Amino acid sequence: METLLQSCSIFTPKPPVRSPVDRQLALSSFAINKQRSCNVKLKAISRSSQEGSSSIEDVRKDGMLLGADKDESGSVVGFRLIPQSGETEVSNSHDTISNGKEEVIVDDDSVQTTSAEVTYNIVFVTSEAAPYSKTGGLGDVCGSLPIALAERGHRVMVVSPRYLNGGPNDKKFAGALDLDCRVKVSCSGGVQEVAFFHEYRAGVDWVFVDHPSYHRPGNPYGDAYGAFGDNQFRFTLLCHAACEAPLVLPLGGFTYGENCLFLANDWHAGLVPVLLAAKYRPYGVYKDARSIVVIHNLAHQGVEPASTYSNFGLPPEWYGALGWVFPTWARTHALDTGEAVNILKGALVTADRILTVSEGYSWEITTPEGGNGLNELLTSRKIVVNGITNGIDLTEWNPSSDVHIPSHYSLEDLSGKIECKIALQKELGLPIRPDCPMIGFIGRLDYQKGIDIILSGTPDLLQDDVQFVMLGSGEKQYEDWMRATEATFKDKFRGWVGFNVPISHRITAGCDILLMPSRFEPCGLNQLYAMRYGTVPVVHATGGLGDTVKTFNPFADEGRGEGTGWGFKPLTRESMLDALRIAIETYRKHKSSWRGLMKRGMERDSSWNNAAVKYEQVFKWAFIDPPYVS
Ligand SMILES: Nc1ncnc2c1ncn2[C@@H]1O[C@H](COP(=O)(O)OP(=O)(O)O[C@H]2O[C@H](CO)[C@@H](O)[C@H](O)[C@H]2O)[C@@H](O)[C@H]1O
Repeated sequence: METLLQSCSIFTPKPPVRSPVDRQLALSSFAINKQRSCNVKLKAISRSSQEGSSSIEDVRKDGMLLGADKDESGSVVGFRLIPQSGETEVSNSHDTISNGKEEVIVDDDSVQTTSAEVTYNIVFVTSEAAPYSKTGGLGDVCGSLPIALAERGHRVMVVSPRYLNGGPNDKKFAGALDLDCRVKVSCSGGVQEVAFFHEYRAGVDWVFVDHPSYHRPGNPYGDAYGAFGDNQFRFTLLCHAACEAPLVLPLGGFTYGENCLFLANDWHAGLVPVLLAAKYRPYGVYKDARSIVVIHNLAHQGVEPASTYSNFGLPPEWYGALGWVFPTWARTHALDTGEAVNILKGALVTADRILTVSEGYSWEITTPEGGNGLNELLTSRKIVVNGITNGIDLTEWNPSSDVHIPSHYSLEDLSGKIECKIALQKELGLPIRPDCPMIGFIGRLDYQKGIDIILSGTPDLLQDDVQFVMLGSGEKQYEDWMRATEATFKDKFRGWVGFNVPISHRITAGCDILLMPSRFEPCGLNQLYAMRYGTVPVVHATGGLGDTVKTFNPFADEGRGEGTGWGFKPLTRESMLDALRIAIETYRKHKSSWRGLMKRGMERDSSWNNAAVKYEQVFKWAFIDPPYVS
C-alpha cells in the first residue's frame, strides 16, 4: 500500500524534460502511472477500461457516449455525449454567440438548450457547492454553473471538501463513493494523505476531497467561536488535491488529463494557478492547461503572516507570487513590517484570466474604493479581467414548482403569491394583512450587506404601515439587534436568526419588496431570485445590483413603464428610506405599475445558459493565449 501511495504522491520528483519527444513520453507515462496507482472501486468504471465505451454507458445512464476526443498525448480531453431525451443537439452547432450581450441566438430548430462549439475539460475548485455545502452565493454558483456547462457538452468536474459535521447535512454526501485513490500532499511541515469521493450527478463529476480536517462541527469555515484557525491548511490541501484530481481519477473510465481548464473560485482555491505555475509546469505537466480565477468576493483574500509561506508546499523562490505587504496604516505597531502572504494575490498574478461575477464589479475592483488593496494589480492585468453576471438555478427557484412554498404561482396566475404572503404572515405570527406592504431581507449579517444602514433606518421605516422580515446570521451585535427590534415592534418586525433555505424561499415568495442595501455586491443572487418571484427589489446600485436591477421609470415605453425595481445611491439611511417609500407608495397606489414591475422582473432571463455562453467565450480567449506563467 505504501508503494502505491508513494507513486500517487505529488511530491514524487519528476525528471526535468529535455527534448519535445522526451517531454511527450514523460507526460504520457506520468499520466499512466497516475492512473495505475488508483484502484477505482466502481465496477462499471473498471469494466470500462477493458471493454471501451459501452461500459461508460452503464455509468452515464442518462445519455449515450458517441466518442471521446484525445489530445496528442492520448489523454482524453472531451466526450461527445448525447442525452437520451434527444432534446439537445450535440454535434457542432450552428448557434452563434453574441459576445458581451444578453442574447443567445439559436438556429431555426428553436432548440432551448444550446451546445458549445468547442468543449473543454473543466475543473471547478471551490470551498462550497450546493446542495452538498452552502453558506452563501458561492455555493449556489458552484452548484449550478457546472451543470449548465455540462449540459452544453463540456466535461465538468467540481472539486470541493467532504465536510462532515455530525449533523443532518452529512447525508448530502451519502451518494458519493470512495474512489479508493489516495494522494499524499506535502505541506505544513508534514505529509498529509487525502482521499477522493465521487458522485456523478446531473452530468457533472462531483469530487469530494476527504481529510480529517474537514470533519468537525460547524460550517465549512468556522463555528460558534469564529473562523477555524487552520483554514489556510485546509484549503491548501484542497488545492493540492484538486491539481491531482484530473491526473489520477479515472472518472467514467478516463482521467480528465492535463489539457484541462481550472476555474479557481475565490481565495480558497487560489493556490491552484500558483501550483500549476510553480510545481507542475517546470516538469512539463499541465503545460497546456489554463486557469481562470473567479472572484466572488474580493474582500476575502486568505491573508496570513509571511512566516506561513512554508506551509504551502511551494518552492521557496515562489515567495514573491504570494508575498504581500500591508499598507503602513494597517500595521499593528511601529515594528510591524506588514509582511504577509496573500493567496488571492498569488492567484491574480499566476492565473491566465480573471473573472468576476458582474461587469459592474469587474470595474469596481480596479478602483481604490473597490479593490481591497489589489486594485493596482488588477488594473495591471485589466486586459484579462472580465465580468459575467451570475445566473440562477431556474429549477430550484421557480414559483410554479418550488417545493418550499405553500402555493404555486406564475406570471399567468399570480393568485398564489398572495397565499404565500398570508402563509408567511401566519408562520411568523404577524397580523394577517394581505394589503400591507411586506419587505424582506435575506443575507449574511455583516458589513458587506449594509446591515448598519438597515439598523439605522428601521425605526423610521416602521413608523409607516409596513411589515419587515429579516433572515440572516452573522455578527452577534446584529443578531441581538434583530431580536431586540422584534420585541419592540411585535406587529411589524420579525428577525429570524439562522441559515434556513426553506424559509428563504418563503420570504422571497411572500414579500412584496426585497431590500438589499449592500455596501458592495459582486453580483448578488437574492435580487435575481426576488425578481423571478415577482418580488420587487430595492437595492443599493452597486456592482451586480446596479447591473441587474433597472430603476422604475413610469413614463418610459410610451407610458407603459420600464424597470424592475429601484436602485438607490449614495448608500445612506436617507436614500434607502426614500427609495423604500417610493416603492411602498407605488405598491399602494399604482397597482398597474406594480404589476408591470412584477411582470418585467418575472420575465427577466436569469438562466445559467446565457452566462455559460459568455464563460465559453472567456475559455476560448484563455486557450488562444499561451499560459500566462509558463
Ligand atoms: N440566513 C440565510 N438562510 C438561507 N439562505 C441564505 C441566508 N443568507 C444567505 N442565504 C442564501 O445565500 C445566498 C447568498 O448569495 P449572495 O449572492 O446574495 O451573497 P454572498 O455574499 O454569499 O455571495 C458572494 O458570491 C455570490 C456568487 O458569485 C455573489 O452573487 C455575491 O455578490 C458575493 O458576495 C443566497 O442563495 C441566499 O438566499
